[in-house]
Amino acid sequence: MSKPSPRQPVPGPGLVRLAIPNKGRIAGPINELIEKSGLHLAEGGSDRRLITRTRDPNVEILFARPIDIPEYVASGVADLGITGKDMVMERGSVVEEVLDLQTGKATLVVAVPEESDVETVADLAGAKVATEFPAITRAFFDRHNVAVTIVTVGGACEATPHLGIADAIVDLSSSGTTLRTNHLRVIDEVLTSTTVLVANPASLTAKREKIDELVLALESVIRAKGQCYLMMNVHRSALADVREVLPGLSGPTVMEVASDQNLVAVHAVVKEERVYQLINQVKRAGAKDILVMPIERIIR
Ligand SMILES: Nc1ncnc2c1ncn2[C@@H]1O[C@H](COP(=O)(O)OP(=O)(O)OP(=O)(O)O)[C@@H](O)[C@H]1O
Ligand SMILES: O=P(O)(O)OC[C@H]1O[C@H](OP(=O)(O)OP(=O)(O)O)[C@H](O)[C@@H]1O
Ligand SMILES: [Mg+2]
Repeated sequence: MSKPSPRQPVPGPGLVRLAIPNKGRIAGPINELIEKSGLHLAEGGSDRRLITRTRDPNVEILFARPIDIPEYVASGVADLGITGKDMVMERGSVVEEVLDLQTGKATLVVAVPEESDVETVADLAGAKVATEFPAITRAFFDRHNVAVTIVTVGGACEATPHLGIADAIVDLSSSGTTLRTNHLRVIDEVLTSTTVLVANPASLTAKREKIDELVLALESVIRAKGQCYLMMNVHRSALADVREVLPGLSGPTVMEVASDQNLVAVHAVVKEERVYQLINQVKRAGAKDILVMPIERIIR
């Protein structure tokens, strides 16, 4: 195993260092996004790697825990970082949010045991509140002028009320499964979080061109998510009926079919969730030779 070469703490002017989660819930989807954007990580392997090159010699990837990424970006150790908005807020890091990656959606909630007589945040005055997010929790209760004792935990927060460690929790919820399984109910919402791309403010100026290239690549993958490409041949007489059925980004594209003057080719970008219904509708309207293709990226 080659020793990692000694690196300057801050990436030089010609290099953009992007910090992404090495593990945890969003690590998988972010790795997939990076691959689909065409960046492609140079070295495969386990989540023990720390820094790796990409297909672009001017972009390298730094692997880190989601909670550490905001400060890596704020300090300039990384020019860019992908983590949850909740992590950025918990650290209070001075970074610029460049892109919402529309994944990793979760709500930070205040929850109490189902049998608790607590109904509102004000009812928690003098209570103990367990959380992985002490800074956000403190600010929330201060905004409500409610004095609580915050108990900071590293995870698995839902067990604390049943262990007598806390009266309430402030924790992330997305499907709500963990709360229900642990017989907890939500009494208020603190914030909603999604996974975001954040930038070091100085890097955003000094490396604008390279960062814009990266944002364009990531954005094109996000825009293509849930979309697919429909192609079909239609008799001219049926074209009006088929066009009525097809939405498309800016209306379907209609082209001549060289081998048959009576036919036209109709192409459209459609939502994957509509394909089943659309195919039956265009078929009834007279389309044939219908093809459905995945879309990797859409660049406007
Ligand atoms: N249940 C969830 N649903 C959606 N997104 C979530 C959920 N839990 C965490 N996240 C998001 O994933 C990001 C990283 O959280 P995650 O819990 O994966 O990291 P971690 O807590 O450091 O790792 P681990 O959970 O293994 O301790 C957070 O910024 C958060 O916004
Ligand atoms: O609403 P749900 O879909 O059930 O998800 C909520 C759970 O997800 C997070 O846990 P995570 O998996 O990150 O483990 P952790 O608590 O150890 O961070 C969060 O802390 C909740 O426990
Ligand atoms: Mg977690």
